[in-house]
Amino acid sequence: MRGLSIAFPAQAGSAAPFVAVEGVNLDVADGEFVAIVGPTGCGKSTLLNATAGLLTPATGTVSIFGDPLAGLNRKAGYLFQAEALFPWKSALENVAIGLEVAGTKQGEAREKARRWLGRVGLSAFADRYPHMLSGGQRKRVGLAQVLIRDPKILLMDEPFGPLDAQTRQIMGNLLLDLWSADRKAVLFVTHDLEEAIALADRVVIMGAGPASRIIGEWRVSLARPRGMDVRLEPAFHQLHREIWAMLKDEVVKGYRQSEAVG
Ligand SMILES: Nc1ncnc2c1ncn2[C@@H]1O[C@H](COP(=O)(O)OP(=O)(O)OP(=O)(O)O)[C@@H](O)[C@H]1O
Repeated sequence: MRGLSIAFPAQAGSAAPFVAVEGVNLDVADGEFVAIVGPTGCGKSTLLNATAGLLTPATGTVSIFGDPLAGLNRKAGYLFQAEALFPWKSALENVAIGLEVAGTKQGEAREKARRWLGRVGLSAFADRYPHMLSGGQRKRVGLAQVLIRDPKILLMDEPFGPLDAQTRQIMGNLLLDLWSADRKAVLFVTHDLEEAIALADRVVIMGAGPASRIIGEWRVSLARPRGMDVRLEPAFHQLHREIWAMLKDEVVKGYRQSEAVG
């Protein structure tokens, strides 16, 4: 992203467009895992949506492997907080559907989907419908549904947000296992600084909006593979303290902003 600004049309009571993010520069290397953290409403999802090609920049550019992005980003797979499973399809059918729509024969797509369900630990649940799975299991199906298409870039927006704290950690570790087997560039949006440090190579902090920008970034040099106990390491706590010293003021500003508008 180079000089990226995103504005939304003026709302009632305001003459000017609302500038959500302004002048954002961010490079993500091939195979790098970058987490974006910032206060509520600062524009994290907006940045991700611009990278997905769902929003057009007011100024600046998004380039994907060197080519300016025009239209939808077809190299990216997107995992949202909200679930995108079809309720009337089984876990297996949900994982296979993306390939089938793209033209893969049903038998081959389902064979691949079976392998992916195995990789996310759900071999025994292939025939279950989403309502017969736990929240964590549905997230696993969602991960397999995105990864089976082998996107070069993964865009993740609070993907484990609705899960309980322990399941979030387990899902984070599953994601790291899958990612380390086949490194993709990851942009992972979260408001949870611990989650960001535990997962990422680099943590990028956004300031409170409007016209939010990147105000800091830290390289996470904790060794990989990282297990659940990485959060207990002194180096983890040291980094958390450093980043939080900057983030906490922005979090307070962010809440004030959201109250002022709401
Ligand atoms: N379609 C839209 N029209 C107008 N304003 C919008 C639109 N989408 C987002 N915004 C505003 O842009 C700002 C950034 O929103 P965004 O959802 O990107 O923030 P966020 O950092 O992802 O927030 P959260 O952590 O609460 O999910 C907010 O002030 C939001 O109200």
